[in-house]
Amino acid sequence: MIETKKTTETLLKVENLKKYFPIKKGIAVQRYVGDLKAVDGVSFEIRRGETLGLVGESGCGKSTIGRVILRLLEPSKGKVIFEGKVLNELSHEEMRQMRSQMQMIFQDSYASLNPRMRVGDIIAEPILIQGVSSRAEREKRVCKILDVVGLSPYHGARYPHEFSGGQRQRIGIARALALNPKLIICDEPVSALDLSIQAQLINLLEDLQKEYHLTYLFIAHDLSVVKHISDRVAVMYLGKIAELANSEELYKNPQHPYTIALLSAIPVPDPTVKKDRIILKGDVPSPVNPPSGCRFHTRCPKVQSICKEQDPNFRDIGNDHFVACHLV
Ligand SMILES: Nc1ncnc2c1ncn2[C@@H]1O[C@H](COP(=O)(O)OP(=O)(O)OP(=O)(O)O)[C@@H](O)[C@H]1O
Repeated sequence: MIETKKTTETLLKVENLKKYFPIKKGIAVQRYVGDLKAVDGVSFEIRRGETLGLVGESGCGKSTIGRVILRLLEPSKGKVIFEGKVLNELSHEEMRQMRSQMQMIFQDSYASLNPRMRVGDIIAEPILIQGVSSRAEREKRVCKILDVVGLSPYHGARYPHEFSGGQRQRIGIARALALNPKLIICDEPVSALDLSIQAQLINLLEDLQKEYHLTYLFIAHDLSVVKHISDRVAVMYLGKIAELANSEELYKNPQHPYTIALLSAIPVPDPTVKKDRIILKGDVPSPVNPPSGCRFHTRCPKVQSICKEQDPNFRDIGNDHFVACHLV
């Protein structure tokens, strides 16, 4: 097995990305009444060979970022740059070729696997689209990929409903791997699984990363899931990134009150260690009318008057650590 070199070279860059969904009302005639600001000015980079964890509560815009990166959705503003190419400027054909280098694994792999196709054909489909016309060659590649993800060649003849949740995720990973991608967007790939199966899949993703020089954007709800796998972690709140840092730095030295609250919710295995959980007041506000100033101010335990008025800059506080908070 070849060790992946985590480099400082940028593979993917997202610049001031915004994705607004127009809201329309009316039965006969639909009228535009405003925008749902799902992603509202997000910038980050993913370095070749690393795993960037993207964490935040449900609805904060994580999956939308993943879909905009793959151009399954067009951004309202901003750029996605992959290996120096601005994806939003590529033609349909150029984007089709580029897509083989960027794949996605979903939380609900069952919904993304065609129930009427055999697993071998599901994995062979992208290989065929890529232009491998020899059936024997495709079968050889399918067997190899099944083996790589911990399944057996005979699994190729079965249908998705014959597999457990964890095995279906392996099929989803196999299909993503079929095109030799450089970047895989893992959209909550383990959230629906038991803890022991989660650990197995995370270990598999790590092994595959080393073997195939993969780069991951790993999306998850909570910080405990991404802790083990991520080199760096970005914490999102209501369409924006609140904090981004190396994993170790973020877990040991969190700066944003939102990150601190999320970390306080992670249970500690040692019963002698007392940890006070910070319960955030209220619900996440609507992304249709986000709060003025810092979006987190309505729930922040440390709120000051400036927080209600000014949107904090996302700034570098040193040591590759970025925070959007007036109080840091
Ligand atoms: N196609 C769409 N049309 C309208 N609104 C959308 C669409 N897709 C997502 N949204 C809205 O955008 C916001 C962000 O959704 P998104 O799925 O990106 O969040 P998320 O952080 O991935 O949440 P979850 O963890 O629950 O998947 C939500 O308010 C969601 O309802």
